[in-house]
Amino acid sequence: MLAKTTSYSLLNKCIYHSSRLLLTQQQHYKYNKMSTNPAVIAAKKNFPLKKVESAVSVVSIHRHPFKVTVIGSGNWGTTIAKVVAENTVQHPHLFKEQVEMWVFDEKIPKEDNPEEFEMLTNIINTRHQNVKYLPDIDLPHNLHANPSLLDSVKDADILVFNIPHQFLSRIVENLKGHVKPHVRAISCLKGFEVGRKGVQLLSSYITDELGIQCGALSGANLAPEVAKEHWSETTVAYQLPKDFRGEGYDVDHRILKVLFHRPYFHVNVIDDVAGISIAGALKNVVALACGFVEGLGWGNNAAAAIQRVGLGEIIKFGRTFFPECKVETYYQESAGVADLITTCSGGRNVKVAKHMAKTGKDAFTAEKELLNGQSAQGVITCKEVHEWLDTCEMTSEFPLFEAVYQIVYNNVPMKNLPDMIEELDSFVTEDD
Ligand SMILES: NC(=O)c1ccc[n+]([C@@H]2O[C@H](COP(=O)([O-])OP(=O)(O)OC[C@H]3O[C@@H](n4cnc5c(N)ncnc54)[C@H](O)[C@@H]3O)[C@@H](O)[C@H]2O)c1
Ligand SMILES: O=P(O)(O)OC[C@H](O)CO
Repeated sequence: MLAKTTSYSLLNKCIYHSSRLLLTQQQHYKYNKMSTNPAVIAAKKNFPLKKVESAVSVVSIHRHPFKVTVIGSGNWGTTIAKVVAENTVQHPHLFKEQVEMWVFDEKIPKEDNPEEFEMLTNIINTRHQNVKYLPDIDLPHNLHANPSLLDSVKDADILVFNIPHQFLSRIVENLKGHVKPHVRAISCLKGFEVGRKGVQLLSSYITDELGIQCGALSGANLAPEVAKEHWSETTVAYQLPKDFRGEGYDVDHRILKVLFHRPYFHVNVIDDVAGISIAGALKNVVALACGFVEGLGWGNNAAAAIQRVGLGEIIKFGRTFFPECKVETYYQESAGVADLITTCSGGRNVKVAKHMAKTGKDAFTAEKELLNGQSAQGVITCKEVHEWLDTCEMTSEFPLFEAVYQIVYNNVPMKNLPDMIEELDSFVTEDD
């Protein structure tokens, strides 16, 4: 068959330069034979057909179901893999049914004999439950747990990143050179990358390091509630890449909606990747502060005050360092204020901070004691934010973020929080 083995430089130019000039196998065949279309005649003249050895083959742009891989299998990783696997079964014309889920594999003590162990991947693939990170939730049988990162991504068209963000750089490093060139990605992580390029969105980091287009998914989504199929909303943000290959051939907003939307998980797809990522990362820092005041027994008014100040700093951080983000995202989208509210009500960051307040233990001990291997991302994010603001000499402009950092890393007493974030009126002086 023509398509399997042959490719042409003109066709490649078409793929790269025009999302509208996509040729099906049949059109391509006709093109080679003869065409009366003036655009094709002109194109033939400018780009004479020339056989090339290795290039994007016709097969690769032919409409085919997308293969999806979820990278990560924690509390949220497994929940999102469940959502995605339920949708791939229902939409076989769009997605390959089997979803790979990369698992950072570990030994789990057997219930009947804790001296013996079983691998987590084996348990997921046979009992269809992630007993460690998402217990008591049945997973679809088309979700395949894979302990090999490279094997899990080898055929993927869509990568869904979903790991605690402190592990991202190592995973991305391992993936280099092992993903298909036109793979598209969505990051469900909440956090930043602070490094030689300054403060970066995790989706931008993935794009820069792997050379692939990456959007984000973020919302008011406590994983255990979504896993139990209690109704919630989320926001997906994605921008079409320059080399977009056309509707039906590439990932776009419609494909992402079908991939993530469930009757119990309502998805809104927008463009504002920066807005939803900033809100998702920074609400974890605010949640720590909320946990401190709750743990001190100060009640709802204090928690509301923290959230008010926190929202202001989130928006200011976005406007200062990511001017492309839209203010309305913070109040119109699930990824904005709704996520702040849910996290501060029942998230892991607030639990860890309350435990710190009640027991006097440090954040890392509290995390270990409460979360059974899960991560409270605010503990790392507040440090990253501090480092970045310090570099910019702007810590005093974000007093709540800075206070959280000082409490977590420098043992500043939590009861000082109100003083640390107080905005003194201009007519109140030190002497008063
Ligand atoms: N859990 C939630 O309710 C929730 C909801 C929305 C977004 N998020 C975000 O999603 C991201 C992933 O969170 P999660 O809840 O799935 O993870 P988690 O907190 O459950 O973390 C546990 C996962 O980390 C893995 N892990 C441990 N050590 C590792 C290592 N060295 N290398 C790679 N992986 C390792 C474990 O195998 C496990 O899969 C986070 O950024 C989080 O903020 C979480
Ligand atoms: O449990 P947390 O604090 O990590 O928050 C989970 C989600 O981000 C809430 O949307």
